[in-house]
Amino acid sequence: MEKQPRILVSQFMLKNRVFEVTLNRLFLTWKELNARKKRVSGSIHNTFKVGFCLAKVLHRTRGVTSGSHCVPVSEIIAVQETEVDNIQTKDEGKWQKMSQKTVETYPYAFTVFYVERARQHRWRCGNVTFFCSDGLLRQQWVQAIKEQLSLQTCRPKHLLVYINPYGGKQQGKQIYEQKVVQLFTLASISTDVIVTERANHARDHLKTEADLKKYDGIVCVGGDGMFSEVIHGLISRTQTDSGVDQNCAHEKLVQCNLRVGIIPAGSTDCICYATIGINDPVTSALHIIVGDSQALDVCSVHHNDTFLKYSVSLLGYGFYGDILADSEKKRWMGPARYDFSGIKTFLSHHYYEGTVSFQPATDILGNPRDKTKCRSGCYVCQHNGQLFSEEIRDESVEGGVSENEDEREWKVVKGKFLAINAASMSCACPRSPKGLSPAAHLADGTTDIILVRKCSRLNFLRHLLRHTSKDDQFDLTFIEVHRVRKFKFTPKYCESEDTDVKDVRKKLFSQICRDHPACSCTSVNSNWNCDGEILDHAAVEVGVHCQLIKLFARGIEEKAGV
Ligand SMILES: CCCCCCCCCCCCC/C=C/[C@@H](O)[C@H](COP(=O)(O)O)NC(=O)CCCCC
Ligand SMILES: Nc1ncnc2c1ncn2[C@@H]1O[C@H](COP(=O)(O)OP(=O)(O)O)[C@@H](O)[C@H]1O
Ligand SMILES: [Ca+2]
Repeated sequence: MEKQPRILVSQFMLKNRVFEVTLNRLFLTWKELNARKKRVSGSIHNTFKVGFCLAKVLHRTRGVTSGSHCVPVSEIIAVQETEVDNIQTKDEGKWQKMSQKTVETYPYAFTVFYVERARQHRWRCGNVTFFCSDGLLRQQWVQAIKEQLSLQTCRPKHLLVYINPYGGKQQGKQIYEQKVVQLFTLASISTDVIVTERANHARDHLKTEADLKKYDGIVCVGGDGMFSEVIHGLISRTQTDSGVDQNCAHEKLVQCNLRVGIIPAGSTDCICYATIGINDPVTSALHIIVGDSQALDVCSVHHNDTFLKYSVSLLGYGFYGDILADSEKKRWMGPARYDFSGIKTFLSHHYYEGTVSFQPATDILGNPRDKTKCRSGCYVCQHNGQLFSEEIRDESVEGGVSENEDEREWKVVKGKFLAINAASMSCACPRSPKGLSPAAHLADGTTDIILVRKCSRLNFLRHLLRHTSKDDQFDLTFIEVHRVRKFKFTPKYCESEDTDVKDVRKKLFSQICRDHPACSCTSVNSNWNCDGEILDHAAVEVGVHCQLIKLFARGIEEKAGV
């Protein structure tokens, strides 16, 4: 028989004062009662009212003081019975021991752990302990809250965790052990943990070995490079299991069911920052625990019908490719390597010649110059995602690429570029909280191509500085930005079959010196920076796969909290 839904209303002691505590399917609330009503009792109501915010109602009720709290059940982390002896409670910032009399009168207690919002999108694990005189009442409450938690079916119970011990400041293991383990234990999440022993360990394990049916999600502790490894393993595994050939650039990829969580411990942490609003391990762990889900677009990158890589954040040629290539030699510097190589690359001021062709995404909501930012529950992502899946359905009826797609106009831009960036999300990070493309969307099926044409150092600096201020970094004559679903890049100095970038360098050395007489230039082509990994080819074909993967995140929340 189905359990009767109900509201639980009881009075409990909290910080030596009496509170009325209410639990329904949506909220746990507690409000301080005034002196007249101080009598601790309990009652269970068999009625159930859905969808109203108790916090608002409580403020209008007689006998309520300002001390009123409301926590959504979806943000309760755990409930535990608490030993009353020696317990200390925090009141107005001071720790207070319960008086002996109170302990004797109210010997039963339970503690509820829940998500508390702090500054700048940070989440913390808050807790509240309620005291009462009746052991049965406590038991009823603990059971009722546990029952409500068991109804939160989106929450993971068993996770596969990969830790990169060498990412960022090499703190991955410590961060996981000191900040995450106790939260997962509190939330009754069990884990299988693998500390990686080499680059691509996690990718290969996911691709071929891991028994994915055992898990409700994957967690990676590291930076964007580590996340990239994990999604490569997961996407490849999903395609192999479904018989999809990743080498075919036009093949529709199969969506991955397992969500991935990122505990930030890297150098840039852009994916974490742009999907949660902060790179903070505790905040990320809490988003995993409450079972958040955020779909993410993935770009596939091909060279001559051979699959190279996937990208979810930045695909950058020129400036960001050169920074990455230089910084790889300075890994020992930790995250500071990017600042060092950034300055060096800026001063070298290389430009690269080539042709960018793209199909502008014209039938969608939003454009890269609008002021709409992608936020939790984004309407643009929902709308465009829907549009995309309808188009895919049409294609399957026709049995191939839809006519619409073929008919779409290709635009061609030829020139000398300091940078060619494709941002599939804002790429917000601590260095640039608004990111490379502030209006880009996490899950709209598009990427924003930013073309920075050859310009003076001063103008390029103006463009870069605007990433850190309110000024529009695209409002400059040498910048173009386009929202696209597909694009191609062909370097002027073409790579022939089986030739990699290094060979091209050698072959064209004389050309290089003519083009850059004043510098110690060594390369005619740049490298693509693909989420922090260097690609082997300069000529690429890129397509966006709408909402291919899911993260344990919810997008950046509109209000940053207190
Ligand atoms: C004079 C002030 C200039 C400020 C300009 C700041 C613009 C910064 C935008 C950075 C976008 C970063 C996009 C994400 C890239 C990562 O995938 C990649 C690898 O990260 P990780 O694995 O954590 O190491 N990071 C980079 O490529 C570093 C870019 C550094 C830019 C200075
Ligand atoms: N055990 C390991 N030893 C060396 N490299 C590793 C190991 N595990 C993962 N990696 C690689 O380290 C690179 C950087 O990792 P990441 O966690 O993104 O740190 P960072 O943000 O500092 O670049 C990734 O490309 C990943 O493949
Ligand atoms: Ca996107």
